[in-house]
Amino acid sequence: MEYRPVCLSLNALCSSPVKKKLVLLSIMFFIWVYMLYSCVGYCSTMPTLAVDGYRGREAGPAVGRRTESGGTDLVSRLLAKPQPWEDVESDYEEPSVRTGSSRDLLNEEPDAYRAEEWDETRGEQQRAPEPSAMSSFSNGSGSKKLPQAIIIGVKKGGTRALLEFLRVHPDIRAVGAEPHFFDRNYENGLEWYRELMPKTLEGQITMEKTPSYFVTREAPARIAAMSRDTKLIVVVRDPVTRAISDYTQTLSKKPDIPSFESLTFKNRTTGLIDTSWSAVQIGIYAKHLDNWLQYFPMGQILFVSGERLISDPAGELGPRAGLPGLKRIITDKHFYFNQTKGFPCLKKAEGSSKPHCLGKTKGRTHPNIDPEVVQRLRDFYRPFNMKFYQMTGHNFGWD
Ligand SMILES: Nc1ncnc2c1ncn2[C@@H]1O[C@H](COP(=O)(O)OS(=O)(=O)O)[C@@H](OP(=O)(O)O)[C@H]1O
Repeated sequence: MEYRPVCLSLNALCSSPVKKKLVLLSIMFFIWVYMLYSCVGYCSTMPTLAVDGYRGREAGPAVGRRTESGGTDLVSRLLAKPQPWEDVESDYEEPSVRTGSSRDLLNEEPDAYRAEEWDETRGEQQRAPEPSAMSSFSNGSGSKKLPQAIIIGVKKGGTRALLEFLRVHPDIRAVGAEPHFFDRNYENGLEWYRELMPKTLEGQITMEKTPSYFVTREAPARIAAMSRDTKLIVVVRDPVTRAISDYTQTLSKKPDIPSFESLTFKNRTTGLIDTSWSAVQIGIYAKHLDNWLQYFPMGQILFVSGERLISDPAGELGPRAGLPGLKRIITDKHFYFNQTKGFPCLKKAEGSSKPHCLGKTKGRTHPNIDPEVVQRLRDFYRPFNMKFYQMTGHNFGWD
């Protein structure tokens, strides 16, 4: 009975053709409004390519951007670039320096991640690593594993060159940027760390490099807690040249810093070396190594000579680079000496058919240092070097 008046009024309305059309139009309008209304609620809960695509463009090259539900959204995955060749130059304040009584005048720049281009044309600014959508999405089969081998140091030793050379090996997969997990990002947890890694197949080795681990007091215990079987690799270089290289890096960013000579000494007249200056402290290898030996046997630490990595890269990576289960694949035929760069370069880098040298922040020209100061540093390091040779059973020939 209740709908009768409606029918009646409809009947009345339908009596003229114009009115008929009006009624039809209003009905269609109401249906359209109703459909629109229902769709708003539904559409807001549904992932749309159009909305995300726009956001993706707006946000720029988001790599592995996370959705609210914790997953990585499709557009971020599609936009994400493969891990590039760039390096994050180790321009950090060493944790041991921060927590100890050390002085680090030069590295006060907080978390100054710097892009380091292997191929200079591909250099890109980059901040702390984020789990890459690409590494989990388009890298094909396999699974992400925690690293079985880590290049733990030393800063300015040649760690980037070593990692890029090792990456040529088909059974080595490595994360490009420095994760800084065991020093700065430990609270993120092992799953965060694993997410950073590339996918590997059975028999392949996952690697990363973060040179600050070598001088981070907590790093050995933390890595041992992850796995006592982790293979540790240390690229060592004459500590005097290393200190000058470290200083050169900082000088390139802060041209106003005091001279190397004045920073080296606590008191130039007495000749007392300032061991609290990180550039000096990092080179006391024997002291840092002691810390690692509390958690790892010597046999698990592999030492690579930074000097030989330049003069004979294939030789240094060859018989001595005893990564378990790896066939000897990287040989002289992978390298050529680039006269302009003054360093060995790869004939073909990983994932490329073109020759590649490390970027311009590797192999900088060092400033001339007063030879007397250099000699004082040599004298200072000699006993520590001797101890280091003894501990490692290898004379690196720095004296
Ligand atoms: N093939 C090749 N090409 C360029 N550079 C090479 C190479 N092999 C070793 N090296 C030396 O690597 C030094 C930089 O060391 P790192 O990569 O460990 O630096 S960092 O700690 O990651 O910033 C860098 O130090 P500087 O010469 O003082 O710039 C180089 O001497």
